[in-house]
Amino acid sequence: MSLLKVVGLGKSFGGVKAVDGIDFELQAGQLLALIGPNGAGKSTTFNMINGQIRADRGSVSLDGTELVGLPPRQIWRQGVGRTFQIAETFSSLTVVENIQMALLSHQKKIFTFWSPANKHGREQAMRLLEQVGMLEQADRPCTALAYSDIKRVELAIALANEPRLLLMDEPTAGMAPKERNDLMALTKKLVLERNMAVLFTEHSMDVVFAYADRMIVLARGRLIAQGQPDEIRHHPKVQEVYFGTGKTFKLDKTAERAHAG
Ligand SMILES: Nc1ncnc2c1ncn2[C@@H]1O[C@H](COP(=O)(O)OP(=O)(O)OP(=O)(O)O)[C@@H](O)[C@H]1O
Repeated sequence: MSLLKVVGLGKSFGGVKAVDGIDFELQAGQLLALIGPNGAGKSTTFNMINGQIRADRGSVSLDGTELVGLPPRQIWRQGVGRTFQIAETFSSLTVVENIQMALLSHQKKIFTFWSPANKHGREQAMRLLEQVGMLEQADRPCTALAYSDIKRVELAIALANEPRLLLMDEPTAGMAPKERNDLMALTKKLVLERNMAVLFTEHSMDVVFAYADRMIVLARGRLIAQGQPDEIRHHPKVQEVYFGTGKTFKLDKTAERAHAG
């Protein structure tokens, strides 16, 4: 059975059908890329899956549990995580303190009286940092980190909730090609190790073609194609929507090599 099953999902804003009855599934252990031009309905889809926006119609089920109608917090408790940028308020904390906060939240502990000196969950937090390659920077403030390292911390924060499904909005935006590949290779490794699933949006086609197991393509709220990257790359409807006729997707050789290696 698929981990995530989306059937007939739709949402309109006024007269605009932002998402117009889409169907797709995602298996555990896989990365599914959601692509489409601006305004295609990607954010609305994400927001319906994690409950920030209530769907007008259709169903989203996670391992058989219906999510439509549940409040975001409950959907999160069901194991649907999302990577968010580290909030300003937490950027002065150290790397490991940020993870400790996330673990407290997952364990439903109240952190009103939590202080940075608190040792709660430090060992568990360190294990998560090891998994994302940030152990050596555990005691640095987040403000002192390189951008690509912040992305790793954000990933560890999302993992603290032990998600079965992780939603990632443009995980590699603003990163150099090598860093992009490192982050996606890490994500892929974690997906396999934890048998979780990732649904991600991404503007970099290099990343998508190199790391997605499957892809779905939206245009004006409709799902116009789905399949493996090779099928999508040559799909006439997709090429037309993206580039008009006559152009094709080009694969960045660095990404291809990184993936192959
Ligand atoms: N809160 C809203 N109120 C009104 N219209 C909205 C709202 N949110 C989205 N829309 C409209 O729904 C459509 C889909 O928007 P959405 O943000 O989901 O697309 P997207 O694929 O994420 O775009 P982008 O790549 O630009 O972020 C667009 O036409 C958008 O203008």
